Amino acid sequence: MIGLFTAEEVRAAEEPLLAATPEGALMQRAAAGLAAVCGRLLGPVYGRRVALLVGSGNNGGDALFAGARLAGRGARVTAVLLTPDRAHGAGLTALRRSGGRVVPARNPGAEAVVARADLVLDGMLGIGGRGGLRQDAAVLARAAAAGAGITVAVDVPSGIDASTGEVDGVAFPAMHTVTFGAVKRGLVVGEGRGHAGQVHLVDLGLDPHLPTPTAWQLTDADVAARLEPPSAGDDKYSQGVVGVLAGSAAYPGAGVLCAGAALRTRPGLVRYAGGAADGVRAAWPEAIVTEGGPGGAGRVQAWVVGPGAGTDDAARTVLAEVLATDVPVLVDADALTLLAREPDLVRRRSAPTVLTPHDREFARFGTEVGTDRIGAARRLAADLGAVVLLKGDATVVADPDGTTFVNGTGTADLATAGTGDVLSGIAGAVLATSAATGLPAVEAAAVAAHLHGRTGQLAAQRGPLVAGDLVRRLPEAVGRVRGVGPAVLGDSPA
Ligand SMILES: NC(=O)C1=CN([C@@H]2O[C@H](COP(=O)(O)OP(=O)(O)OC[C@H]3O[C@@H](n4cnc5c(N)ncnc54)[C@H](O)[C@@H]3O)[C@@H](O)[C@H]2O)[C@@H](O)CC1
Ligand SMILES: Nc1ncnc2c1ncn2[C@@H]1O[C@H](COP(=O)(O)OP(=O)(O)O)[C@@H](O)[C@H]1O
Ligand SMILES: [K+]
Repeated sequence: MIGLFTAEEVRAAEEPLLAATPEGALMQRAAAGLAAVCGRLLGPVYGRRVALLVGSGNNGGDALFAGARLAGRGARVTAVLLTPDRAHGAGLTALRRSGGRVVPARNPGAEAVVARADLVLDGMLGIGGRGGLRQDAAVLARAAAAGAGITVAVDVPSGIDASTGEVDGVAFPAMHTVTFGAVKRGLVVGEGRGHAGQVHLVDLGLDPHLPTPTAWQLTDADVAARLEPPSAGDDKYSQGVVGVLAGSAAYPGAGVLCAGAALRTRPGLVRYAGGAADGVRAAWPEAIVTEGGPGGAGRVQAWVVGPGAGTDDAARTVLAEVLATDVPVLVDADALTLLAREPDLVRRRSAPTVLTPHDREFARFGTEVGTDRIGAARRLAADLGAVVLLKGDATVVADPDGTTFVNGTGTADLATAGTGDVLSGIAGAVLATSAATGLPAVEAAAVAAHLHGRTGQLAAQRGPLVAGDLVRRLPEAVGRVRGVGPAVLGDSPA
């Protein structure tokens, strides 16, 4: 698991490390790692044009020292200084000694330096940045975006909040971010995620000083370890039976997608009860289908309730009935709308509950998501005593105890109707196994989000996707995450 940290946590960890290392040594480590990544991105370094955007703090110092290293390898490096009288002195000296040039940002030619560069290194603001970019910095960020060069952020893209990912106005659009010591949360969540590009972590020796993370990102290997394949002793019941309460005469597709996703994730046994019984029977002969409510469906180890299920009295009765049981329940879509009217239904539960709202469904519980998505998910989770999986570009999964996962997989191609129903089916299947495996509900939900995102990436390789494509590609995604078949997702599927 990759730990995710706030700027404050990183600052506090840096203090003892700075005290224990010779002056300037950490910045040299950072700059060496930064220059190495830039060198790899450039290919041949000799003769290439590099523009450094340099602010007044240590972030600018990192850029200047890295620029000096690239100039030493023959790159044509120009530093654009936002505040020439406050730029890092030793860094400036090093750059000049290596043959680098310096221009103030207010010089008329500064924007052209950025526009012509093969690589633009953003050292304007690091974790010391506060609020949005000022005008002069915003102009340079826009010039970098408009230019053809590779954009690389030093530690964090300038203009993003390193802890929340909030962007107030303009921020540097990085294709790559070389971050130091620890992954800052703002690189993987909120608008920051979209500005950070690919994140490269440079080890500064900070780990012993960092606190135990409260926010994490799962890797494929972490997910594989939580998705054990069946073994010789298993039967169709032993890893958990999923009950799907989704779909209606008006929206049969939600039931078909949800039940299909549950089956395709872990095909032990799926029970279906609801208004789309005929459709589910036709699509999934493997499912055990009943027309009535959950009471007549038989025993399950987790329920999924809500997708396409409607918000009438009958749907409310079904929701109340499953929430009154002592098995894990995943509440999605229409059932979230109902639950927002009666949140006490979930507060009283003894077994885990997972809620999977998108932003509009989240707002029905009383407050908007806002710009701090981790904070928002944690607040609702603590309030309701339920795991909250807040969907989006970077899905956030928060436990009532504050443990949080930020999903690292997925693609904007998932922004299509029905993909949420698929996520619910996947999560229901993983949740049902948790009784046997002891997997905490928050991890089950995070595993589901990861797998859903990977499946989306896989399906999107062939062009625009619809939700049914996800169901079809799920077994392959599970196989790949477990390391069966090509290990690299970028490979074209066999
Ligand atoms: N502390 C350490 O141990 C290390 C820090 N490193 C670098 O140091 C960075 C943090 O450095 P600093 O604390 O000097 O802070 P920054 O370089 O992030 O920026 C702080 C400076 O920017 C100004 N500023 C803040 N918000 C602004 C805004 N919106 N517009 C314009 N100016 C603004 C502040 O007045 C201050 O002068 C890290 O992100 C990393 O890049 C690395 O060198 C590795 C070692
Ligand atoms: N821009 C995006 N980038 C990545 N994932 C997205 C994006 N938009 C939506 N998603 C994902 O697609 C799914 C959509 O779910 P939802 O809004 O409930 O759709 P539906 O109700 O139609 O099934 C969620 O898993 C969400 O995280
Ligand atoms: K930066």
